[in-house]
Amino acid sequence: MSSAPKLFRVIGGAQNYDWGKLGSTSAVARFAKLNDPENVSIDEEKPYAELWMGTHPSVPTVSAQDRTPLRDLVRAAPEEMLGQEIIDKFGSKEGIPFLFKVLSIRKVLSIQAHPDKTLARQLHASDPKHYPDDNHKPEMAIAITDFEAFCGFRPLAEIDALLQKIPEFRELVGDDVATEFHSGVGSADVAGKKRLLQKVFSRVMNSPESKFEPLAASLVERTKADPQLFGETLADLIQRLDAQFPNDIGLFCGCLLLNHCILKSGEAMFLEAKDPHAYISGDIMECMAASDNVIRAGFTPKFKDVEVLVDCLTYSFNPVEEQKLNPAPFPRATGDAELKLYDPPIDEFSVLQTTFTSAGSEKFEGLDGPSLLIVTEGKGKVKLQGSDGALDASTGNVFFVAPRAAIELVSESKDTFTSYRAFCEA
Ligand SMILES: NNC(=O)[C@@H](O)[C@H](O)[C@H](O)COP(=O)(O)O
Ligand SMILES: [Zn+2]
Repeated sequence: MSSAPKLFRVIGGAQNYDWGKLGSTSAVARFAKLNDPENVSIDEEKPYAELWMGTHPSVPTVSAQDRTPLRDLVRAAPEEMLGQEIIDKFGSKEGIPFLFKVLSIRKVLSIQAHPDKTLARQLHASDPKHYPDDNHKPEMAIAITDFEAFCGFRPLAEIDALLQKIPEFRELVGDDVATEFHSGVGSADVAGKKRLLQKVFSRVMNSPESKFEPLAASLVERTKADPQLFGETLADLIQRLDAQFPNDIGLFCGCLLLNHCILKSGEAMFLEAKDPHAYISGDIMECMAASDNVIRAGFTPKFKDVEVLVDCLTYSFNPVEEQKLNPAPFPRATGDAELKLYDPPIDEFSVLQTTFTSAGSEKFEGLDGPSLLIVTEGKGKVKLQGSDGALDASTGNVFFVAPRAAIELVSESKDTFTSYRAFCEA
């Protein structure tokens, strides 16, 4: 006899990091208010950066009915809430393997990477204050609005060209390393090229403020005096981020070393553990393995762990286009909606976008694991197939769906009704 409900509304928790959009300009604030109107009031001066949905203890998601933490509901009925296959595969009887978020970004996030499982265990054991769990944190971003980010190292020929033509960059890296990098860029030895890239990155990241701050100021002036040297987009990006973090090391390790990736709404990118990145602007859905381990090194007032970051990165280098993740069809549903499955090459999560452009319905087969669904646009209903009780499903509403629960989404919008559903299957 199942004690746990198979479909119910939940309330996520917000993180007010400084880089979030302010007040109701933030999708995080709007969704949080719409989903919990009696308890959420929006402070228009306050940044609302992230809306967390999951069972990570740092920000509990609770049931809308009586505000019981979702983690407690899972712990009380793990097989109904997770499914035995998920319990066997991930080894937990209280945690959903993924963490699902909405991010609404006003200022650039930190230049960061996330550890793999081995490094996460070491960091959590040695520094639990800065590394709150022992899990890896591969992640995927799906653009809700147009979105820009730094994502992975630029192709080496691009970095070499910038080293050759931008004096401040060459001075920060040093003639010796810049020359060695230039002579090695064309080699077929990938491991050797990664070592050269690490040398360049290490010189940048280990330079003292007394050295990089004046060089950063001179770099910004050069983008104004000679924008063609950088190209319009890069010159503008450096000036824009300098206005947010004046003379920051991120102007070198982000703007000059990392790919500047622009995603149109609906496009996505996947970040392996130990890939350097930083989100710059826009609203996104983000899904990740259930972790909050962030190794930071630039564009942030938070704790920076430069030595760990320089030491742990994979130093892979790919063109921007290779960083994007293309959606696939989702065959396990029938109805009137457009379905896009974002399915990265890791076990913890996939995300399904369901979009109606008018009234209609979509029936989904049950999934072999837990899922969390959020409505980001429009108005509709969600119900268990074959049941009478339909729940309001409008912008901001979030739902937990138990394994094998076959649901139906009904659009009541005469135009767009969009939802994102993060799920994990064994
Ligand atoms: N790439 N995105 C993420 O990893 C998010 O899930 C993290 O929560 C944010 O990066 C945290 O950024 P700050 O540490 O505040 O700079
Ligand atoms: Zn990240």
